[in-house]
Parts: sequence; C-alpha cells; structure tokens
Amino acid sequence: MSRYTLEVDLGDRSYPIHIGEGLLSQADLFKPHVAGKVAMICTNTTVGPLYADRLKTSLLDAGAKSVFTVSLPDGEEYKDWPNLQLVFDALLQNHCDRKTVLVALGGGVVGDMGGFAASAFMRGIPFIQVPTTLLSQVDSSVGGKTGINHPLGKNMIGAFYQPEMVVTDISTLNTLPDRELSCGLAEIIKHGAIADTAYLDLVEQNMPALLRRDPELLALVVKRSCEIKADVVSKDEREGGIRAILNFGHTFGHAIEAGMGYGQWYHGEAVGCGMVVAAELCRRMGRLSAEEAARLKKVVVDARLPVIPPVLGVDKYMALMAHDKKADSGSIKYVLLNGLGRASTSPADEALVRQTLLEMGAGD
Ligand SMILES: NC(=O)c1ccc[n+]([C@@H]2O[C@H](COP(=O)([O-])OP(=O)(O)OC[C@H]3O[C@@H](n4cnc5c(N)ncnc54)[C@H](O)[C@@H]3O)[C@@H](O)[C@H]2O)c1
Ligand SMILES: O=C(O)C(=O)C[C@@H](O)[C@H](O)[C@H](O)COP(=O)(O)O
Ligand SMILES: [Zn+2]
Repeated sequence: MSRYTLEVDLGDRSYPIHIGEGLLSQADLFKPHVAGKVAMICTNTTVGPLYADRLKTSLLDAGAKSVFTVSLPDGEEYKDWPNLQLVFDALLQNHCDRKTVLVALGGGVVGDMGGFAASAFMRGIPFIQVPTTLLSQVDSSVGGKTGINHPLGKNMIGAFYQPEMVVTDISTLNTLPDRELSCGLAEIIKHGAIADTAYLDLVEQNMPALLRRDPELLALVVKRSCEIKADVVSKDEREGGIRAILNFGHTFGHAIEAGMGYGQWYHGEAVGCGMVVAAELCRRMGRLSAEEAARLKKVVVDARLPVIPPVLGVDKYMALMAHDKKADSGSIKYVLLNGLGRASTSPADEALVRQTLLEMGAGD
C-alpha cells in the first residue's frame, strides 16, 4: 500500500501531510509534536466510539502526558457558537495552557471548529488535523481555513490558522457512509475542474473504483487533491487572489446549505450541485462549451451527487450569496471556468445569474 508525505510550503508555518493506511496507530508520527497535555476533539457518536481510543493510545505512546476528549454533537448544524464554547469550557476545566496540543479527529466540521478553537484559545495553541472523511482528507484538513457558521452565511466567523501536521489514515474511510464518500468526491472533482484536466480524466474514468473504495486509488486521489490545494494555498494563504479558485461551486453551494438549514444538504452535495450551476452559468457566458458543461455535470452525477438546485427561490439565493466572503463592495464575485482546468473570479450579470438559477429549477 502506497504511503505519501507532502509538504505545505508556508515558510516558517510549513507542515507535512502524511497519507497512508493505519496511520492512527503510528505513534512515531506524533512523537515530535506531543509531550504534555493533549485535547482530542471528536464527535460523541460515530468517530469518537470508532477511533478515539486508537488515537489516544498512539498519542500516549508518543509521549503525551495526558489525553482528554472533548466530545461534540455530530452535524453541520452544530458548527456554531454554543458548541465552540463547549470546547473552550473543556480546555479551561482541564487546565490547558499554551503548550496544550489540540487534535481534531473527524470530518471537516470537527476540523474547522477545532482549528478555530486552537487559533483563539490563549491566542493560539498547536493544532493537529486527523481527518477521517474523504472530504476532510482531500480538502478541509489542508490550508488553514477554520471557523463556524452563522445562520446568514457559511463559515462567517473564523480565522486562518495552520495545523502543525495532518495525519490522514485512509483506512478510516472503510466505515464512512456512502453519502459522505460522495461528498468527498465533490471536492475532488472541483480540484480537477479548476486546475488539472488530467486529474479530472482520472477521476472520471475511475469513478466505479472510487465508489468501491479501492484503497490504492483513494490514497492517490487524496495525495493529488492535497498537492493541488497545497500549491494554491502556498501561493496565497489568506485568499488575497488565486486561492479563491478553491471556492468553485461554493458561492451557490453555501447558499444552498444556509438556505436549506445547515445539515439538510451536506457540504459536498451543495458543492457538487453548485459546480453544475456555475458551469451552466459559464456556458451561458461563453466560457465553457456545451460539451464541457455537460461533461462536468455527468461526473457529478456519476459521483452520486445532486445536480438540481433546491427550490429556495431566486431572490433567496441572491440574498444569501450577497453575504459571500468573496463579495466586493456589494458585487458578488463568482469562480468561473475559462475552459475545464482553468479558473478565475469575476462578477457576472445579475439577470443572467437569476435566469440560470430559475431555468435550472431553483424556484422563482
Ligand atoms: N476548512 C476548509 O478548507 C474546508 C474545506 C471543505 C469543507 N469544509 C467544511 O467541512 C465541513 C464538511 O466536512 P465533512 O464532509 O467531513 O462533514 P462532517 O465533519 O460533518 O462529517 C460527515 C459525517 O461523517 C461522520 N464520519 C466522519 N468520519 C467518519 C468515519 N471514518 N466513519 C464513519 N463516519 C464518519 C461524521 O461523524 C459526520 O456524521 C463543512 O462544514 C465545510 O464547510 C472546510
Ligand atoms: O480552502 C479554501 O480556500 C476553500 O475554499 C476550500 C473549500 O472547499 C471550503 O469549503 C472552504 O471552507 C470554503 O471557504 P469559505 O471562505 O468560502 O468559507
Ligand atoms: Zn468546500
């Protein structure tokens, strides 16, 4: 089984991403990073019962003096202030200090909340990502975007805060529900669509094997997606420019998540559908051919992701998208494809966006 180590190149904040099978049990990976107290954050259902003991044993074997668990409720709807407060409560009740290492074990929700808690507790404590969903392994554990949701908008409160290391154990994907596997495929398709058509080809041609969870192939796509993301992040850590391409499909996707109520449409589902809406917009703007837009839609369908936007009404979509973090002086900026594999941000004619949403089924 292949084993990969990549580096996210950010000067004195550079860090490794370790990818392979069985890494939760490899104490040596954690040895350079843990010596004192460790706060391990996970969900109280699923990931906690499945993997917390295994990771705790490794952390103790690596030299941690003590490891305590902060258990959070499971779901996007809990990525909010009250649950972030629970993390701070636990850190204080357990007498954590600036040397305490926070380990986020789980999917993107735990990773985003854990990272934000680490960025803010005593103004910053060391943080390790141990992602266990395909989505978090290919995307959210890398790059340092952390935060929580607001009812009016996704990830509205947060910080850029990089982990010390990412440990990605591919074998955790064996227990992942099919719906969550598809969510990870959405971000993988995104990476191909914005930056690498050869990667998009590979994903397209190997979709059945990916859905079967071929471990060698999963390790390969985790590696390639992390390479693509790390490359963009190392050029523009705080999204002054090029990093925004990682938001392809997210302007529409985030509106779907917030508009439906967090947790109704999963992030990857909303992004999958959001990419199809964005591609259709690009087709209407003459940036993508009909064949390219149809091809992207087919890959999303093949990944078992939805492609028809939910009926929120076009006004609601526009109101939600107005809060998008890429908006500039009231003008919404979209990530658009100029042919598959090439992305940039640009405003779009509001009437065209409205018409596209309406004709794709988003409701009038
Ligand atoms: N920071 C970033 O750059 C970034 C990038 C992409 C997404 N995100 C965020 O990530 C979140 C979505 O992450 P997600 O899709 O991982 O969702 P998630 O964290 O909610 O996890 C999905 C579900 O899978 C379960 N689970 C996790 N690992 C499992 C395993 N190995 N076996 C069985 N069940 C398992 C979880 O308990 C949960 O119910 C969103 O909040 C999104 O905004 C952040
Ligand atoms: O890392 C990035 O940059 C991304 O945009 C990756 C996205 O997949 C991710 O969902 C991110 O959390 C969205 O960021 P936001 O700034 O739009 O909230
Ligand atoms: Zn995303």
